[in-house]
Amino acid sequence: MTTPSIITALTVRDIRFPTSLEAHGSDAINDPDYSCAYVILETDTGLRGCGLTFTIGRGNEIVCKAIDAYKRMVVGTHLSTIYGGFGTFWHKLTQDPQMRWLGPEKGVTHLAVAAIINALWDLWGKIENKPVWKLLASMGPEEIVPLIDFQYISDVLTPEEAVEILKKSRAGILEREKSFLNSGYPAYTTSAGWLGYSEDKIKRLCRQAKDEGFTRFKVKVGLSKEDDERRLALVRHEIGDQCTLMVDANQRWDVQEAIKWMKPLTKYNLLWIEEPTSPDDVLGHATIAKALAPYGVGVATGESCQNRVLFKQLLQAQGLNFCQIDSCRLGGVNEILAVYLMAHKFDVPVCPHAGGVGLCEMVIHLQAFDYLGISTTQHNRVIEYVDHLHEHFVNPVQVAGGRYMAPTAAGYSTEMKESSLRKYEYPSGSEWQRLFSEGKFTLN
Ligand SMILES: C[C@H](O)[C@@H](O)[C@@H](O)[C@H](O)C(=O)O
Ligand SMILES: [Mg+2]
Repeated sequence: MTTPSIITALTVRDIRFPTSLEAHGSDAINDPDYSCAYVILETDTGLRGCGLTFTIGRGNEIVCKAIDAYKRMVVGTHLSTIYGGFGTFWHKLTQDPQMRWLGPEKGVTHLAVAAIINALWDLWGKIENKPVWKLLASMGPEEIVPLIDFQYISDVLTPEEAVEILKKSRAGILEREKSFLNSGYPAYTTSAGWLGYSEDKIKRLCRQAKDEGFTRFKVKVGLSKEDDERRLALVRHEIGDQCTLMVDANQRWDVQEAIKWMKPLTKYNLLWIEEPTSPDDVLGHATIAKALAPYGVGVATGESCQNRVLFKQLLQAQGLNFCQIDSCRLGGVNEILAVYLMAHKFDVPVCPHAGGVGLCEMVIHLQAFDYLGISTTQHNRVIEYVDHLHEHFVNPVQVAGGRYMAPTAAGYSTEMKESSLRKYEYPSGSEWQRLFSEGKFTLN
């Protein structure tokens, strides 16, 4: 196979799934239709890179438009320019003088960058014929560090320090790879605990997940104190005292309200409270973390943390005990590597956010590299798992016995089936047309 040399086209498609019909993914503030802006990069040899960014419905078209606005910076670019200095290319994309005004490095434009960068990683993996985790693991520290833009974080992490961390962490990498290939990586499930599910359904799903081998569970909270008490008592009863339980408020509370709300719930032996308040409130998170520490409850956040700068501050201010990188909220693999390295320096475990569309597919690559080449441990770490929409991917994530298995196909596992794209493209896809005609949905 000849190696591609240039990006010849970028196509973006608005893909949405009607998950709100059954309250999948519902929480104290969201009632989502899981969606993604899906990017296809074409090259001169026909090899394609596919990537996406996750949104939850209306608004997906805005991200698609933003991706279109970056097209001119990607199409016609030589792959040697991109992969020969990926950190520089990433910087160019995120610092484009006219687009930058809309961020910088946050919100819609950063989600758009993530989709493009994710597609570029998928393409790179395919060119090298390796899954992305293996591609990363096969790079030396001197190759990894130039992938990262250190602007705004050099007060906490310099390129030299990053090289040192990566060098140290190479010891034993082959044994860890063997263990990852044999036994994968621990997962927790959120599938049983969506806020819109009935108690009977929650019970049934808890039992089912336990039978499948899950020992860690996450439940949504934050809408009503009485409901939270009832649901947590029920879930604790179903899963028993030995299983790990986390809760997620999806930014529902003010700072003092979060502390007050959480105190009575701590009797259910909770590992963490996730997103207790605004994702931007670094000091608020620190206040909550300090107040709940005596109860053994940590603070987790990150799925809405817009960039490496916010993670830097959360780490500096001890605002989080569990760092939840998101493969699409941050600007793709390059920026995520910076966060993994900072978290390692501050000794905070990374437990990636997943679920949505394709997030599970991606984060196993990232967390595998953390295990192989950065933190070198799975201790106190776990990846979120949600049992939805995997059937739309060409290489869906494999989870068995409550553990993620190592992806083996080349790329970033982000390629979706053409048949699924045709059904769920919004609004023209056949599935959407059916839902409109049956009156189950109205066109947004
Ligand atoms: C709207 C989404 O389903 C969120 O509820 C989800 O990402 C959640 O916060 C999670 O941690 O999985
Ligand atoms: Mg969450």
